[in-house]
Amino acid sequence: MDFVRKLRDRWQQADTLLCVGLDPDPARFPESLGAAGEDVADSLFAFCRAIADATAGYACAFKPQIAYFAAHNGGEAALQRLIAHLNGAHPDIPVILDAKRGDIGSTAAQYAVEAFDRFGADAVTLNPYMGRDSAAPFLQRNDRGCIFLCHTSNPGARDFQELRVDGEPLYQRVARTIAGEWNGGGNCALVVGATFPEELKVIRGIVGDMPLLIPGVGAQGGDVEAVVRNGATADGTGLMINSSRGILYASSGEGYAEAAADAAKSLRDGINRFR
Ligand SMILES: O=c1ccn([C@@H]2O[C@H](COP(=O)(O)O)[C@@H](O)[C@H]2O)c(=O)[nH]1
Repeated sequence: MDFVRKLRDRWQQADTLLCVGLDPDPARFPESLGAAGEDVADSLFAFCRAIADATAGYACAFKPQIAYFAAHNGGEAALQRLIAHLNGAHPDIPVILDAKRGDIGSTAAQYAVEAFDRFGADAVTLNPYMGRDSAAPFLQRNDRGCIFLCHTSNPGARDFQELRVDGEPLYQRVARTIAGEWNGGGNCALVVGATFPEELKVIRGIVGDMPLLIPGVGAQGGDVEAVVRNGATADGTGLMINSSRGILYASSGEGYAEAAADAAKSLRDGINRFR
């Protein structure tokens, strides 16, 4: 099933807009998993599997961030193993590979194979800065999602993304171009930081019911109520509200998976309160 269909089904069936971010940092693992060393790849897999299995009931998507795997020897194999587990154990929950790819077309074609065929992700995050030809190898995979950076969550988002281009801020031009010209396959989505709720409102007005991936609640300080009020579609969906550290490290003790489940449930309920 294609990414957007799978996501819409999950929103409806599980009644959740929460995306569980999988950013495993061995320095923050409980002692039983080992902090680092020879078995780090096994620890990455075991930690993320436990978190994902515990939080699945509250998740509309999982989002492993590739940097947290690729930083370690054997980490990419652990990521491949993790996504295979997610696809097998939780087939109704889309997996977003957060890799922020973008390059000339021939290289982008390899990145598309990496994300969709090697790793088996349903969707991948992409940087649109290099333009349409850099996105084409991803866009033509109609069954997979292309989630483009639009207005990111970090303070430096303002440096370029709010510069005016022909009278409108660049992030609005990005939203308008992707919604109007790149989304012929119906497989596009955008990244919009929870830390910029007013900009989120403007973007929602431009893109209609396009799915939006919203990082930045919890550790980065984004406000859940403002996100839901400004970003949800008329039917109360349209958002994948990501939390990574706030769920992964809810506890550093042996009960970390149960603590993660409690944190996920609490955030899912907090989101639903405003829908
Ligand atoms: O604008 C962006 C785009 C991506 N991210 C990623 O989301 C998570 C956020 O983690 P938290 O621990 O919930 O803050 C992380 O993987 C980032 O790389 C983002 O934060 N902002």
